[in-house]
Amino acid sequence: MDHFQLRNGELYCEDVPLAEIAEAVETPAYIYSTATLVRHVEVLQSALHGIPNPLIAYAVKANPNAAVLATLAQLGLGADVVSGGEIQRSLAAGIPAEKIVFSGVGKTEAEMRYALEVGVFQFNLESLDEADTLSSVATSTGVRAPVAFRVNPDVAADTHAKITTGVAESKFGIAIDDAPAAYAHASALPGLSIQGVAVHIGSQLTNLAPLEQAFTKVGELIAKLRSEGRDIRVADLGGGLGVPYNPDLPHPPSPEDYGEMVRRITRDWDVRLLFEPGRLIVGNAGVLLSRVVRVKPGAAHPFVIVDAAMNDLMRPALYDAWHKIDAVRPTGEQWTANVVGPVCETGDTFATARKMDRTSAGDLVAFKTAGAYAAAMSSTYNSRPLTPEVLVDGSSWAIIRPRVGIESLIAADRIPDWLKATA
Ligand SMILES: Cc1ncc(COP(=O)(O)O)c(C=O)c1O
Ligand SMILES: N[C@@H](CCCC[NH3+])C(=O)O
Repeated sequence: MDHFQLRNGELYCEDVPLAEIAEAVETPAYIYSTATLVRHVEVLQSALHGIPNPLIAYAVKANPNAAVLATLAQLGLGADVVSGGEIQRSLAAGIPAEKIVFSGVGKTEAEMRYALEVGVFQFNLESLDEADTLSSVATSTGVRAPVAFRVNPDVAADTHAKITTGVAESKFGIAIDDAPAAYAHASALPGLSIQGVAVHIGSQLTNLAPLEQAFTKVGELIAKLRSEGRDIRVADLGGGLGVPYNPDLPHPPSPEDYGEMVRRITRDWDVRLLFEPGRLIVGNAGVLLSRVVRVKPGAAHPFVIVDAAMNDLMRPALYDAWHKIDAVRPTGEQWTANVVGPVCETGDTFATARKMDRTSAGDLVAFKTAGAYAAAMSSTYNSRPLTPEVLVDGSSWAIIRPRVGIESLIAADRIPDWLKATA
């Protein structure tokens, strides 16, 4: 069930007309649906039925908004984090430390110390150097760090190169063939307590085969590690399941199919399974609402210039990502247009030669499937304010992050005294 639907000729989020929010908050603005968040969690939980005590650690990077995190915390989700900041946000939103998994290739000593202090569930180590450093930080704090190694299974994930993480040449994890030696090394370190193994091969995966291949390799590794005396109790299968951005393309595999594959592959593993979904939970729970500033003639197609830009939603510029763009009050007339933002780069293009609802200056449009890696990746490029975020729940809505004006950014900058003197 899509909670962004046309009713009486205009687009609603749950029971709230998007135009009502645009009037009050102004555009651009991100709008999230609570009902969609809840539904996605329930769909995933039910797809994982039969798996004993799974830990679903939501990948905070996809959408770290405090209200989104609090909603997911109330549904019992944990967090997959990649920085001290994400640990702080998760705890503040009510996600207990024992449901937090700390991933990432560049954890600093300060971040390790903080994560040990709060008592996270697991550190996913990505190198021997990191294992050594974590061991000494833990020893100096008088604790043992619960760890897994993230292994790189060298599997092509069949997604955009910039979000593929499990091929041999990527920076992530340790080569799966080197894993037994890495575990032997870690087991001799006084500050570590080995508990698991982790894998994550990429994001927006639209095919289960590479995941199945990777999990099969992990299963073989678990058996080998156990035969060498390692205590493997947890297997972290990462995230990565894709969502449908373009309704005209084949849909990515359903959570049900994913769950079935996971049950089949992990049947004899005898571990606690951990999952790190990001996009699957939040992707379709959000839209970016924007207003057409003007329409300008173009050589091949008109340019629809909207008040959102690549700084607000950078996925099209960065990954050539496709987001559906719908008029909030469609007239029924379609045309082919280019949709661009006001930023001074040709890359500030959301769609080229797109067949879409015809719009004119002042009309509202919604960029669909903008709940994941959207507000999270926004910036103030071109001195544009940070876009506000709004959460809808039934017929109520609230601003969950206000527009961050450029004034506060100017105030945060400092002109050094020596420069002032010469000014
Ligand atoms: C280690 C790790 N876990 C989980 C995720 C979440 O991925 P997704 O949003 O595709 O589910 C990512 C991002 O690709 C990641 O790097
Ligand atoms: N930012 C990427 C996904 C990154 C996944 C992070 N591990 C996207 O929008 O598709």
